[in-house]
Amino acid sequence: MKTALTIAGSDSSGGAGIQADIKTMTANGVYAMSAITALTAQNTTGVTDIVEVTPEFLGKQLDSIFTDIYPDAVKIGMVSSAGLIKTISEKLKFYHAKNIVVDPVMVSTSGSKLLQDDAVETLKNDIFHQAILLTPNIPEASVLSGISIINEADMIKAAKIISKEYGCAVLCKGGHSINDANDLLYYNHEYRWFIGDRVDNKNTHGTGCTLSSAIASGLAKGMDLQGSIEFAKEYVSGALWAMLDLGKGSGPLNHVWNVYTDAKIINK
Ligand SMILES: Nc1ncnc2c1ncn2[C@@H]1O[C@H](COP(=O)(O)OP(=O)(O)OP(=O)(O)O)[C@@H](O)[C@H]1O
Ligand SMILES: Cc1ncc(COP(=O)(O)O)c(N)n1
Repeated sequence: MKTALTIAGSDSSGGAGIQADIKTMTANGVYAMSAITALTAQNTTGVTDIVEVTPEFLGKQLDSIFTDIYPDAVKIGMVSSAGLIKTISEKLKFYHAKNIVVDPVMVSTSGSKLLQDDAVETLKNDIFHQAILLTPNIPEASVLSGISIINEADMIKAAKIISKEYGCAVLCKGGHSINDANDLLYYNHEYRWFIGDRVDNKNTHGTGCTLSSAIASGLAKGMDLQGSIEFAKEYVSGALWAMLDLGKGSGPLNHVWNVYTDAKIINK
């Protein structure tokens, strides 16, 4: 069985973060492991508190994982402070981690800040150059590129700036667009659109976490980058089409839509 590791924050409501990642990897046949950066007290309406682990404890989790069950791919999600980012950077280098997908989580759908301002530079300098792929959403791509993004041409421009700066592929996700859900991949002076029909579903908590961990699952199974993105996009679309409706706010996706027949409530 292929293996994948998520380094991210815990979402007590189970829709995003570590929980979304483990569900996604498991539903796609990959053995999932986790190194938890922080606990969030969170539900579909918002985040009420965050408790970080210490960099030392995060380092011990990573040592335990890499010295025993080596991950075929690594997904990095919420890492809120510079000390934790530095620990991840050192450990990933030390263990020669491969297939690293970074979702530069900055703000939750519900509006809470999940990355401290002074940690953005550390994330850029210490992590991005180790990644095979960065998956910013439109607001994150705007912060990372320094340009405002209002149309598809801007998405290409921003992804190109980020890709050139950090020498890795960049997938600018279009979930924050209004009319469609088209994601833009830029790498090696080339770009490609991954076209997605917009699903009319208000429950989109954890779409970004789910997409990046599905991409990591694809890479772990030996798919190439573009094949992994195609597969991940189909998986997220299916999980939105399944129309799970839980909680009072923006609810979670149905991560097992592709596994259980009785979970396939597809309204397509
Ligand atoms: N309503 C939708 N219909 C279809 N696809 C969607 C929809 N919303 C988001 N997506 C897709 O989900 C993936 C995540 O995109 P999005 O831009 O929402 O990321 P994000 O903002 O990081 O997510 P998160 O809500 O977890 O923070 C992308 O592939 C995007 O195209
Ligand atoms: C622990 C954790 N990680 C990531 C997100 C982002 O997901 P979303 O933007 O859907 O709230 C989150 N809310 N919580």
